[in-house]
Amino acid sequence: MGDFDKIWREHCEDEQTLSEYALAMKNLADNHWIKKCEGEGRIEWCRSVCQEYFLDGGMKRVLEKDQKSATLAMGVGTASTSAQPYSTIPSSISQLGKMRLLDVGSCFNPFLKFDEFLTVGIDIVPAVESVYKCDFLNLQLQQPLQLAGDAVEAFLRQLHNPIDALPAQLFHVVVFSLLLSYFPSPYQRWICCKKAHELLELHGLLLIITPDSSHQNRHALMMRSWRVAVESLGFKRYKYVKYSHMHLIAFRKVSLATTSDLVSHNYPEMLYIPQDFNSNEEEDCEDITIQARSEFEDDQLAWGFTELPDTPYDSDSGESQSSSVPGFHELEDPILLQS
Ligand SMILES: C[S@@+](CC[C@H](N)C(=O)[O-])C[C@H]1O[C@@H](n2cnc3c(N)ncnc32)[C@H](O)[C@@H]1O
Repeated sequence: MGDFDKIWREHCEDEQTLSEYALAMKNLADNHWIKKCEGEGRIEWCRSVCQEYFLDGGMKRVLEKDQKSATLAMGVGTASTSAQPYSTIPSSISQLGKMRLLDVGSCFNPFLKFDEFLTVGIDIVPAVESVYKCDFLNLQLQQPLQLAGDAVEAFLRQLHNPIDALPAQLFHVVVFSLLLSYFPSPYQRWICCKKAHELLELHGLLLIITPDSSHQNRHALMMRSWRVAVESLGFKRYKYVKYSHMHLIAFRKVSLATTSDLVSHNYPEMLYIPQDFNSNEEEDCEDITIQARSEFEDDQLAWGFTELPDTPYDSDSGESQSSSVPGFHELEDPILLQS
């Protein structure tokens, strides 16, 4: 509620609290999560999705599939599908150079250690020196650099702190790891996704990781809603997986322009999170009349307990694995399957 710009400005000016937060976040990742393996798999997941998509032919396969669907939709016979509009797409990293990765809300720069990425980490309050200070919500976008790959790399290696502006279409990958739920308003999440779209090259990847410790299906509608909103910007979902404590989604940029008439469709509102609807919890509790749980609700509750942080953790790399709940797979999820 209220004047978001003002509230956000005040938030960003509260350096003391933000520095404490940054340090706590780094400690959580360095000392707690690493020992208990919680939260750690998200960085490895991003890495493996990029590897598969850019290096192991994933992008090429999916573009060929798009082309086949488009041809079928136009009612043209298979004989005419020999045209190769995507033949200029690099099929491996050797043609690509390094994958240029923008990690928004990077905090402690978790991607810096991987050689295959040219990482630019940005944060309103960096926890380490290698992360640039930048408020992504207020980042200005400039005209794309019309340069060859190695010149773009050189440009990225000499960025100055703080970053206030960046050219469009600069990155192969944009990562929002535990970022979007930081914002109190769906509209701010929307601005971030729109900016990511502009900063990505065509066919680039937006990787979104958002916390949720509940059973996979509990927020399936919310994830469906996120998918519709993000796709409306000119993305297409590429991968989705649920871990014990988070959703991990990869979107690829499929068009240079975003669809028009976005706001009248209420797309920004679709990027909601459960906390958006929290009023005063104590007041809410007073009005709740106790009702008996159904058997299904009992089951869901029981699953919830198996997902509490002390439960032994499954290794989380690879798209077909999900959280500790056995047998879950995207194909079994009727809501996430709809397109
Ligand atoms: C929950 S932490 C996630 C850190 C890290 N990405 C991870 O996965 O562990 C969220 C981070 O986003 C940063 N952040 C929030 N709003 C931001 C903005 N507008 N621009 C850049 N960073 C932001 C916060 O300062 C914080 O470091």
